[in-house]
Amino acid sequence: MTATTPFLPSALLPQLEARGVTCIRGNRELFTDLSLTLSAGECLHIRGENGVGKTSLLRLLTGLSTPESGEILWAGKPIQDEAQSYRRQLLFLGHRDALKEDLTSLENLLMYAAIDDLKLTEKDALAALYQFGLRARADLPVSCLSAGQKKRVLMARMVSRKADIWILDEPFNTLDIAAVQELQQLIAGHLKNNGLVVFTSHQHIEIPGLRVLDL
Ligand SMILES: Nc1ncnc2c1ncn2[C@@H]1O[C@H](COP(=O)(O)OP(=O)(O)OP(=O)(O)O)[C@@H](O)[C@H]1O
Repeated sequence: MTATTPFLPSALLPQLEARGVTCIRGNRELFTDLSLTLSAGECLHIRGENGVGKTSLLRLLTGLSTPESGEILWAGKPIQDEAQSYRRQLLFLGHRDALKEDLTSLENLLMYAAIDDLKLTEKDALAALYQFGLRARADLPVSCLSAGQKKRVLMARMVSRKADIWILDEPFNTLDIAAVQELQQLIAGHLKNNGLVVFTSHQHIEIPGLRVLDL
């Protein structure tokens, strides 16, 4: 399977590449000889039925798991060769909310900034939370937030993390109509700044220039 870009990517922009990748989970071969190239400024929507291997592909792209054969490259180099620098440029949001339930949304943002070795002031963290409608919720433990509000905390993390590569597993799940639009705009803005986004979703998503890979 190959996802091809309709435009010639600028040679100056770094690319994320899967080359001839085979993925086996348990005793099942999920996909074989999968190749794709995505340049900075591009967005890929990975689609397919439950269990086809979308999350498994995202994990390969993040370096959390390694392919049975083939390789994943960023800016022309295998990601495991420059693992630390690759991780610094990467934001991966899994489909289970990666939030500490007993901390507030503000504390979660500050905790992740510390883990990511990122300078994030409380003022900037609050501004990110306010941007996604959490003004009255910033001081509540995350366990008191609704599913969609938790996703909004993750959106606040997306803007405060300042990573180039966003890999997002089902980021639109549980969002209301307005928040789906906000997230689409957030991704479109990231692409304009030469960010790169790969996400999975079972929903119809509208982002200018969006590419699709059907597994
Ligand atoms: N660690 C593992 N050991 C064995 N099988 C696994 C493992 N992880 C995933 N699988 C299997 O691999 C297949 C693909 O899983 P994956 O989570 O990638 O699917 P998906 O396309 O993201 O599905 P969904 O749309 O339901 O989220 C599934 O059949 C799953 O049970």
